[in-house]
Amino acid sequence: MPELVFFSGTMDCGKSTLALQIEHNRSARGLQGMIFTRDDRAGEGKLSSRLGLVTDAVEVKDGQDLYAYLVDHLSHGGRADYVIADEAQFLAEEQIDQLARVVDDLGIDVYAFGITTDFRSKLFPGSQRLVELADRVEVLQVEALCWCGARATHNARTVGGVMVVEGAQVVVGDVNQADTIGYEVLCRRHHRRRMTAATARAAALSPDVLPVQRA
Ligand SMILES: Nc1ncnc2c1ncn2[C@@H]1O[C@H](COP(=O)(O)OP(=O)(O)O)[C@@H](O)[C@H]1O
Ligand SMILES: Cc1cn([C@H]2C[C@H](O)[C@@H](COP(=O)(O)O)O2)c(=O)[nH]c1=O
Repeated sequence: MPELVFFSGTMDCGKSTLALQIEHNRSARGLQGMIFTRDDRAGEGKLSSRLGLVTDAVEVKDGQDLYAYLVDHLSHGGRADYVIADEAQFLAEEQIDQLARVVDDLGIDVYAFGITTDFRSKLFPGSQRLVELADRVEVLQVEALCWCGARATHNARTVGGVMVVEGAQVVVGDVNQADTIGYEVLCRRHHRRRMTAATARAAALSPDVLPVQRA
C-alpha cells in the first residue's frame, strides 16, 4: 500500500540527509522521484543537507496545487514513482491534503520531511496537517543534542545567542549563526527557561555563581 510518511524532528537532525539517501537508493534502482522543496537554505529549487549533498528540486510556490502538478507531469509522459517533500513545514495545509491525494488516488508513496514546531514550540500548519493525515510519523533516530547533553526536542531562534520569542513564524536560517539571527536546538527544559549555550556560559561565568573569594 502506498503511504504518506512524515519524517519529523528538530532542525539539524538529518532530515534532508535522509531525504537524499531515499532519493539515491531509489534512483540507483531505476526509479524516478518527484522532489519538492520550499525555502531551502541553499536557494530556490534545491534540496540540501549539511553534509554537503544537494540535488535539484521543484520549488513549491504559494497556492500551487501539488496534486494537479503531478497529474500534469504524468499526463505529459513524465514519471513519478515516489514523491519527496522537504521543508514540508512550510507547505500550506491544502498542499498536504494534495499530497495525501497523490498517495490515495495516484498510488504513489510520499515521503515528507520537516520540523514539527517553530521557535515558540507551536506547530507549523503544514506539520500539523501531516500529523493529522500521515500513515506514519517517523522521528529521526540520529538525535540532535541540547548544549546540556539531553536530547534536543525544540528549536530556539536566537539573536546574538540569546533566545527570542517574538517574530515571524518563517525566517529561513541555520544553526551555529551566533552573530546574527540563528537557531539552536534545545531540550524542553532549557527551551522553557530560554537558556541557550551562550546564556548558560554567561551564567556560569557570572560573579554571582563564582566561589566567594576571601579578602
Ligand atoms: N561535519 C560533519 N560530520 C559528520 N556529520 C555531520 C557534519 N555536519 C553535519 N553532520 C550531520 O548532519 C546532520 C544535519 O543534517 P541535515 O540533513 O542538514 O539536517 P536537517 O535537514 O534535519 O536540518 C547533523 O545532525 C549531523 O548528524
Ligand atoms: C524553528 C524555525 C525554523 N525556521 C526555518 C529555519 C530553516 O530555514 C528551516 C529548517 O530547516 P532544517 O533543514 O530543518 O534545519 O526552518 C523557521 O522559519 N521558523 C522557525 O520557527
